[in-house]
Amino acid sequence: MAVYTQVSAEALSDFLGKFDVGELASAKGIAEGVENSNYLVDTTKSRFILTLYEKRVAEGDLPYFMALLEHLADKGLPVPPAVPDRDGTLIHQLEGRPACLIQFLSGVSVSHPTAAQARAAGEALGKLHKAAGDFTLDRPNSMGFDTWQPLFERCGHSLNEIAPGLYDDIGFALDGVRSAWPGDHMDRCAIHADLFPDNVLMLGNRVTGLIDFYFACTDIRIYDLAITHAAWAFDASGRTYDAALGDALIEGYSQSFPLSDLDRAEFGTLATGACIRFTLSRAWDWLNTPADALVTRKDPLAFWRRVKIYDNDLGSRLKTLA
Ligand SMILES: Nc1ncnc2c1ncn2[C@@H]1O[C@H](COP(=O)(O)OP(=O)(O)O)[C@@H](O)[C@H]1O
Ligand SMILES: N[C@@H](CCOP(=O)(O)O)C(=O)O
Repeated sequence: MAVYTQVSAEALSDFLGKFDVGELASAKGIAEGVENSNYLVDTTKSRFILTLYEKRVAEGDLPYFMALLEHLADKGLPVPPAVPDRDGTLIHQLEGRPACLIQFLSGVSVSHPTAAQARAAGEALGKLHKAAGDFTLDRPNSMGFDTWQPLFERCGHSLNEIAPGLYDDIGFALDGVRSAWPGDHMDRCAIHADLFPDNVLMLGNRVTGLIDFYFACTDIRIYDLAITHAAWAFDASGRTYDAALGDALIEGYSQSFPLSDLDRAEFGTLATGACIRFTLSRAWDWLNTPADALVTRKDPLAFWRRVKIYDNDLGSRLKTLA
């Protein structure tokens, strides 16, 4: 469930009055998502998503996200820009929270993607990176490589409550990834950084929406492909890798943005890093969210298990993956 902040009909009507979007017809809270409060809003003219930004999205980052969405939408990418009010303002306050009225995109996110859908997602990601090439704003990755060690230390030995030995194993894997992590020689640009299947809207095999840009940042371009690969090409438990899906995703990406030898050589390290990043963020949430909270905690081990596929040598040295 993701409606943390309730919006009254009166407050919503007043809010919509600032825009040239017609009158409020209906509004429903959207259950999917974990970060923000989202409503599906119908007016007498059109359909929108109303997002109220909760604690995890820093208000100061919103201008970056909105500028990136506008930049990509202007280049024809299927992303949802914020709708300006009559004064041109994109970022508002509603019920005490920063809020944006966002263009609604049709499509559904697929729970069990096919290879054709993975190919389309890869192709869309490549186009996103091409279009981001001349985007000039910067945002450091708030979940980037240099944040993993501090997050690991904040989780501390409680990691062993998730799986006995996990603290030592993640520490070991982090040391390995740190010494292998590619430096400044790799291409960097604005990346999505969270392009999981639930953030891609599709109709059949066609991508109709790339959404949820609230981790977008400047980072290594192929790291974004590695995140997307790790998110799309495994079963939910992270135990089974589907090579057809993984290959299709990379083929689709290469059609939009060919991979260099360097990209291919560094892919394994970047993907192992992606697994550690999501293991750690999920572990932190797991350890700090009550089991009976309304938000469903995501399994950290599902990402940890993926490490074996990207670095078999490392995987074979980890007790928790034996
Ligand atoms: N622009 C959009 N068009 C259509 N549906 C959207 C749009 N933005 C969000 N949604 C719907 O809202 C859900 C939650 O949005 P998301 O941005 O993923 O939330 P969160 O940031 O809280 O994870 C999505 O799964 C999707 O169903
Ligand atoms: N994709 C991340 C969690 C971020 O959630 P989202 O709903 O904002 O995509 C994960 O699966 O750990």
